[in-house]
Amino acid sequence: MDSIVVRGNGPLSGQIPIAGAKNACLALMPATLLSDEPLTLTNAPRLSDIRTMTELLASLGAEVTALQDGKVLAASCHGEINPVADYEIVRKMRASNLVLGPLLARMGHAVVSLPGGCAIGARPMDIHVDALSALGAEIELKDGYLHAKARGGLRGATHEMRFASVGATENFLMAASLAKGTSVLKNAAREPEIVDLARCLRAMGAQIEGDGTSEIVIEGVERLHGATHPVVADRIELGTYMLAPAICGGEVECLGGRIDLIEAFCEKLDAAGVSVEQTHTGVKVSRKNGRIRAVDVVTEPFPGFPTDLQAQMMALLTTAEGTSVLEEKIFENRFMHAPELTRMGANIEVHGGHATVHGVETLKGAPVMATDLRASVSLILAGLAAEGETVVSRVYHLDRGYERVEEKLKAVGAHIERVKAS
Ligand SMILES: CC(=O)N[C@H]1[C@@H](OP(=O)(O)OP(=O)(O)OC[C@H]2O[C@@H](n3ccc(=O)[nH]c3=O)[C@H](O)[C@@H]2O)O[C@H](CO)[C@@H](O)[C@@H]1O
Ligand SMILES: C=C(OP(=O)(O)O)C(=O)O
Repeated sequence: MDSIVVRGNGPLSGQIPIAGAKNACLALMPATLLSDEPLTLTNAPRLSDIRTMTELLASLGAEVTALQDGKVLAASCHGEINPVADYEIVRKMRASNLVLGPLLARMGHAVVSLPGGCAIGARPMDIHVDALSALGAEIELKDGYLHAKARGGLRGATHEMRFASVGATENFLMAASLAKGTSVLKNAAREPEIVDLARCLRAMGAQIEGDGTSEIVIEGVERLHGATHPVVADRIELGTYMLAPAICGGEVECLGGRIDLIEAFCEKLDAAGVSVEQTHTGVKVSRKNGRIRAVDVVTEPFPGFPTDLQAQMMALLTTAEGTSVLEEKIFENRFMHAPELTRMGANIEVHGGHATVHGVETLKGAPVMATDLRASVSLILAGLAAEGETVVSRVYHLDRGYERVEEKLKAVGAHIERVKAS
């Protein structure tokens, strides 16, 4: 297994290009199941999760071809469809559950393995099941698989979710786009990835209004056609790289970044003493004078502070002046980076969903282990702040969500190398 070696760094300077969003692209790719015409996604990120979704779609009968070095995905699904999403592929990635809505809408039936839990928490599907059942699907759990049927096809309906689940909103949007009649989803998720999916579905001929608000109205259509859609910028990759100059000092512009995608995060950076500016080409970040100040953070659905940036923010706060409290409200086990940061000299106490971080003057490099995707990158960021060398092992998690992380950070002056497994 590869590892990443990071050395404590002085100020960074330069530009980092931000890729298309993993979490948007993983919802856009299954939309190809809704049409027999081609769907082309531009600005796709080059990640192992995208290859896993390609493999899953291929197992269902769709074809996804990576063009232009993987930045363009040409997807089509015009032949016979296999409605069974197998455990062996689904278990690799939570987003595999996003084929349920499209398969049901196109085929009238689907058999999709439950994703199972993962390191950061359980991955239940009850909100997805309730939302699709409201559209007339009959769904039962047998042998670890959801067996879904829509006798006579899906019918539009009004449904209110008990929690604004991102994945369930995506499954509902795709299914309701081909249902008969009007659907209204209340307490819908408002994340930018939902807006991006709705834009793509509209380009395919769907009639959707209200995306980006908590009430989405979908007028079902008979069929969807092909389209070309650019994947929205990755707000989590953006936030991650914004933290590099915040930690090391200097000034970095994240090209293609948009503050409106992560306002709650930018407000916390400002309070911590980091300056953030929207330019014509991206987001420019520099560290104001003096030490980073402690801030409290609560993760929440959009437009709140994203759970996917909590680990990276904790890395920044380990060396802040004062005590910060981070509350994780989305996933029950998302503080696995805390003990690893402690190995580097951080002072962190975890009690249930709260982590209290007492800022220390400096961190010290250490061998650490990446336990999940965002935890991995938080350890790299901490390594940039530490004295000496940090070796982050198990970086396969990192490759699920960050393309060419070492190249991007090196280009702004970071001391970082990948050591290939022999
Ligand atoms: C609200 C939120 O921040 N969602 C994040 C979640 O999306 P993802 O779609 O994976 O998760 P959801 O938004 O559905 O779930 C968030 C919460 O709802 C619970 N739940 C979910 C579905 C369900 O049927 N029943 C149920 O109880 C989950 O256990 C979790 O506690 O992970 C993605 C990858 O990290 C992030 O990009 C999303 O921003
Ligand atoms: C947790 C993440 O993804 P997944 O749900 O696929 O593990 C993430 O993107 O931070």
